[in-house]
Amino acid sequence: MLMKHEDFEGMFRRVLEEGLSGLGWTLPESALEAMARYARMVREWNERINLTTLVDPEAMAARHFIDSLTALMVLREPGWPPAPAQWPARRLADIGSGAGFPGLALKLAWPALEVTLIESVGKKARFLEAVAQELGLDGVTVLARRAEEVGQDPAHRERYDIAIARAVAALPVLLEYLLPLVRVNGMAVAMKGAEVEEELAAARGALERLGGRLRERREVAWPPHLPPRTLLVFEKAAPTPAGYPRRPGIPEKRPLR
Ligand SMILES: C[S@@+](CC[C@H](N)C(=O)[O-])C[C@H]1O[C@@H](n2cnc3c(N)ncnc32)[C@H](O)[C@@H]1O
Repeated sequence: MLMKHEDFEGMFRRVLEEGLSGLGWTLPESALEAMARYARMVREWNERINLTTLVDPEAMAARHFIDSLTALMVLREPGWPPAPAQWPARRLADIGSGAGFPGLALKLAWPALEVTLIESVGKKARFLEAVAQELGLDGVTVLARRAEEVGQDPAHRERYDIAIARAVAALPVLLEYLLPLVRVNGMAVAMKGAEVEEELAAARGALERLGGRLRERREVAWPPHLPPRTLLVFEKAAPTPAGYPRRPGIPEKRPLR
């Protein structure tokens, strides 16, 4: 049984606002309202299609929205004001977007962001389109395709300032999805757990082959009741060779070493 709208919205808003103040981000009321409507849609659609295991309002606010918004810490460029609503346009690709995290949450906080959500499961992609339509969002493109195909499509290859992903694949595989989409000097962000040493060591060969370089690892310990996470930020130092990404399924089957 779903709880009443008022209860859901009240709890969701409380955790969302606490989480944002801890991060130091101020969002306009319209963005908070849009996030609550979006969270409600996740909960409703989740009755029919499998979007997420987290549907209670506190978990949704903390683990989906606040966690997604922690990426703003590494996306903010020098000289930009503290309010993401005032940041200039950038092009961002979110790979394996699922129910839209982090891509759609970032879009709601940073309206000038142009977002491409890449999600190979058709039903999830239809959900993402429905959210963009319901909230009247401009600058959101949904691709129901595999990252490996999109990375070889000239309309998308090396066209993004930022490529980002959360909970999609091990780092060597993920870098083969992310880096081909990023322009030279752009950045790839992998949202990972606390233990990244082994993954980073395993990804050394992939980074070299794909033209990437580790720029920053930012530990995230907010909200305090969640396990710590790490934002791994890579810069694209050189163009990615034409053969990458390899055919769908190959990066996962034979990760670069
Ligand atoms: C565990 S979910 C994570 C969803 C979301 N990023 C989040 O953190 O809540 C992984 C998603 O990535 C998608 N996915 C996995 N590999 C993909 C690929 N190669 N291309 C596009 N989507 C992919 C899956 O369909 C799934 O929806």
